[in-house]
Amino acid sequence: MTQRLILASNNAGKLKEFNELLSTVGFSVHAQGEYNVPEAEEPHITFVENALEKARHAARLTGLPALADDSGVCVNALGGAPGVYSARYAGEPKSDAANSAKLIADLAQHADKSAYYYCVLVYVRHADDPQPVIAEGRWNGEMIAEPRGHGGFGYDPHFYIASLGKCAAELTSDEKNALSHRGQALRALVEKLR
Ligand SMILES: O=c1nc[nH]c2c1ncn2[C@H]1C[C@H](O)[C@@H](COP(=O)(O)OP(=O)(O)OP(=O)(O)O)O1
Ligand SMILES: [Mg+2]
Repeated sequence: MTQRLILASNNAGKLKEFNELLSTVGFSVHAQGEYNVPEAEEPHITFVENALEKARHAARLTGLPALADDSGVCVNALGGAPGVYSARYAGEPKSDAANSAKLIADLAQHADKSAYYYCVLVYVRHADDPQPVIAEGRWNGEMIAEPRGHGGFGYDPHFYIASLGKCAAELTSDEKNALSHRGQALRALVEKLR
């Protein structure tokens, strides 16, 4: 039986990746926007708390199981910034281009460009689920000033993986999903749901 699942996100890039990643595991996935669920508040200082907030919000408004993703890029020379604030690093309205430009400017004076993407996924069976299923993933790279590639979303044109000689935005979807913080987290989550 396929289980209907709400993706508690409004981010088109994430939704595309989840559809690719979940297509094989027996879930029929629906973005919260299909149910007119508005964006949830993300008031917390940790990824996991924000993801739980988003998952419960979507489950409450739809009456269905929900999966939320809270993720971001953490730059070592900046003490882990922008981190949970990655989506609104350059303020409102949220803009990938403005966020990337601010991050590259903030890093200009730092020699250490190392960074990692981090993703927490939270799955709740219903809004008040006392046992949320939680998984995480991490993907190491470095920030480069000159954008490369047109795939992915967010900071991907500036997120360089030295071992591949490419930015995340230069990878195919399959290549990115095989390596990414989100792909790792989702595979771990699916194992826990088995
Ligand atoms: O694979 C990725 N490739 C590039 N950038 C990425 C990735 N994964 C997260 N990111 C960045 C985008 C955004 O600046 C922030 C997520 O913020 P986050 O609040 O989790 O998502 P969001 O507000 O865009 O959508 P929503 O909360 O509705 O899921 O990290
Ligand atoms: Mg968000």
